[in-house]
Amino acid sequence: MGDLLGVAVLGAGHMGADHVRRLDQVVSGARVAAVADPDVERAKEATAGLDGVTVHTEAVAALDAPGVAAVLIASPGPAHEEALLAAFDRGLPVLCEKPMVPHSTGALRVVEAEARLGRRLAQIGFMRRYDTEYRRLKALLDGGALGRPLMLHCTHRNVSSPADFTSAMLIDSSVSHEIDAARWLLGQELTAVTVLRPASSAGAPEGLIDPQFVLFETERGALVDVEVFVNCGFGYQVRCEAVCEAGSARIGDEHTMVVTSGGRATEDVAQDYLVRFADAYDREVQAWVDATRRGRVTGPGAWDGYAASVVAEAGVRALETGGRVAVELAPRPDLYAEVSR
Ligand SMILES: NC(=O)c1ccc[n+]([C@@H]2O[C@H](COP(=O)([O-])OP(=O)(O)OC[C@H]3O[C@@H](n4cnc5c(N)ncnc54)[C@H](O)[C@@H]3O)[C@@H](O)[C@H]2O)c1
Ligand SMILES: O[C@H]1[C@H](O)[C@@H](O)[C@H](O)[C@@H](O)[C@H]1O
Repeated sequence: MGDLLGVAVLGAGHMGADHVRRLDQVVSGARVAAVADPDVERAKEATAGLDGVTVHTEAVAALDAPGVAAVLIASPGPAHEEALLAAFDRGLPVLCEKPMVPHSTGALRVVEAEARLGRRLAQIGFMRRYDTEYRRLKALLDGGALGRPLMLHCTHRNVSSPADFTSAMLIDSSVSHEIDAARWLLGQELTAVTVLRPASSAGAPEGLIDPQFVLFETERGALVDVEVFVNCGFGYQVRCEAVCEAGSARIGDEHTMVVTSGGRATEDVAQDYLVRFADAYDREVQAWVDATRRGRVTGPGAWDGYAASVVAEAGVRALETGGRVAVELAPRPDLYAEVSR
């Protein structure tokens, strides 16, 4: 056990429990050293059968537990800032689920704290950067064969949303993935947001504005549109089509077995992110463990988490006001001069 990276997992809900399983059974070079959740039963359930793990109700106690050398934050977004700052205080490398911090002022405090340390410690859980299809699209766009990208058309559908999901969370939780993916795929910052509201679905909980149509402008004149629909009822569907000057490329069409019988062709549609992005999560956490063991931080970082929070906040204001809202980023600290694109 000694040379394995001991990880404290904060939050043992859907994602946290899945990351505990991944660290224990899928990823090499790491072990779960501690798990914290105020709901202690969840922490116990997630760690059942694991050796050498301590269970805590306080996140900070898990950071100080024996054998902890790194932290995976999978608590709800509003708890992330405190956990990130506590990890920084202890010099612990962190993989933090998205959104890094849902509010831009808190996200900036995280960036500033890391900049004061003078070295990167945080990777943010934008796992689409590790998805095979997204990586192929990125390589194609970077290779230049299709020419300059003009537009991204994105679809983000969930079967249903958690009970506490708000209209703002369609943007700052769900669309945060498209915000990061667009910045990464295009290598450009997003500069303005407009949000349109189609009639809400009868399948959406009372009062939830669902679906929404979000339109981003970029610094070099591209447009990114996102249909986000988190109670569609019929499948977990994430698609992206890049339209460029010399061609287009589309990812995210269903790619499972197609069965043709009785004059009909049918295929299964993933029902949630744990299925659609299973490989991406595995590669993301393995890359984090490998880099951490080499004393490095790779992948999307705190600046990317901050930029996503600022853009999402502008999006929420656009949703509330019905207008076009400009994105204003703080000056980028030198630590992030090399953009992780
Ligand atoms: N990358 C992805 O595709 C993806 C998918 C789902 C969720 N997420 C993110 O993962 C995070 C967790 O989401 P979830 O769906 O697992 O939520 P969840 O509600 O299923 O689980 C959250 C857990 O955190 C616990 N918790 C609450 N406050 C805590 C604290 N201060 N410290 C430690 N634990 C605390 C809760 O008791 C709960 O068990 C969120 O940031 C969410 O946006 C990411
Ligand atoms: O927290 C989840 C997660 O980020 C999923 O990847 C996304 O599809 C959902 O919309 C969101 O609620």
